[in-house]
Amino acid sequence: MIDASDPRPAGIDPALAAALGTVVDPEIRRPLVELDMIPSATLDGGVARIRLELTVAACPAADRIQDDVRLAAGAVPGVEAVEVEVGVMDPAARQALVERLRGSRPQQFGPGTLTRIVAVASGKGGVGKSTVTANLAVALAARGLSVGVIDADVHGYSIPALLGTDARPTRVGDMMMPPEAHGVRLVSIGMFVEGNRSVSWRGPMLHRTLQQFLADVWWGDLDVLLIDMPPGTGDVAISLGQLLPHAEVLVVTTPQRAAADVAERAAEVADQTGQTVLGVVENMAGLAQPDGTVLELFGAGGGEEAARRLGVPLLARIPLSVALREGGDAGAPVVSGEPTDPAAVAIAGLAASLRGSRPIAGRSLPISLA
Ligand SMILES: Nc1ncnc2c1ncn2[C@@H]1O[C@H](COP(=O)(O)OP(=O)(O)OP(=O)(O)O)[C@@H](O)[C@H]1O
Repeated sequence: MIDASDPRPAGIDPALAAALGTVVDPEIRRPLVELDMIPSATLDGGVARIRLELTVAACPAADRIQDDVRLAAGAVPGVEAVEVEVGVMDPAARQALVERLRGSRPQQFGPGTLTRIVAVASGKGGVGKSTVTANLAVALAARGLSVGVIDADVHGYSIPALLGTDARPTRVGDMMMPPEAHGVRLVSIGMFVEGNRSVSWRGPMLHRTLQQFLADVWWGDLDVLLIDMPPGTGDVAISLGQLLPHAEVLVVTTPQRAAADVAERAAEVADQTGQTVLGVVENMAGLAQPDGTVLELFGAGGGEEAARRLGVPLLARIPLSVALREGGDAGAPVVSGEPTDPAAVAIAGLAASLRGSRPIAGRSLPISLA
């Protein structure tokens, strides 16, 4: 139990306490001492002896945590050597930690949440919804925001590949720590199926999975949570509307005039569940040619038309871009790999407009792990 008036656990030598207090678990994003991961640290004739208890044996961040502990303790004046004894929490300690984490945020994304929740939707597949979601997430993270992505696109889960990762969440008790790529924390339905199988789950199973992603994944303090929706108006859209009626919806469409009809349908579900449509993003807009002309492969005006019908702003027009497509294929989002590409510029502009249109948390929630 941590005494609020003295944040230093009893087993830690006062000379080491301040330095060790700065070492943060990269997945849980809290200081190790607060998480009871350093039950003891003594200083004996210039030798710092530290007991480090990982949450799970297969902790992917184990080496990094150990290095950070060594570095922090080694920088303390008078410390000549650092010995770290690494162990693993026993099940009771792990469960206590999980309960404290849960207790600190009973409803991560409840109505009073400071996290902006944006579901990225489209009326039909292949309009670039996932590409936009992944790049938007990276662009928001580059602006210093804490960003999470849920890939809820059951049939076309592609966010991990777009962000160049095949890492899976780490389980700590019955909580999951999401992996991070390009500064973005993510979970995907694809992380829970073997190989590259398709998912043929029925509504209730999808609903439970979404519920788990929202409740059992330790997201930390997020400024923005983006949700890559499956195309269309199916079970996931309805579930999400029920689970997160306060979420906002961003509709992605192509420039074809006929696409506006389809985009309108995607927005209808949001309307039925009380969600707000934030705006429209037109993707695959005109491609600038070397001679200065613009090739409008998919026509023009679809985004404006959809925005007009929905009574919301057209937030971005993202041009067709070879770099955007190549970045997606390589798992290297164009917004960080080639930030001057016109598509990257348009997505960065979208990130800036999202940030400005409503105050975003941008601060930690006051939590006590005591
Ligand atoms: N602006 C763009 N310029 C060039 N290619 C693009 C652009 N936007 C997306 N693409 C490409 O179009 C293809 C489809 O994109 P993506 O998978 O993001 O679509 P989606 O709407 O999420 O599809 P689904 O919902 O069916 O999974 C990808 O190959 C992607 O690289």
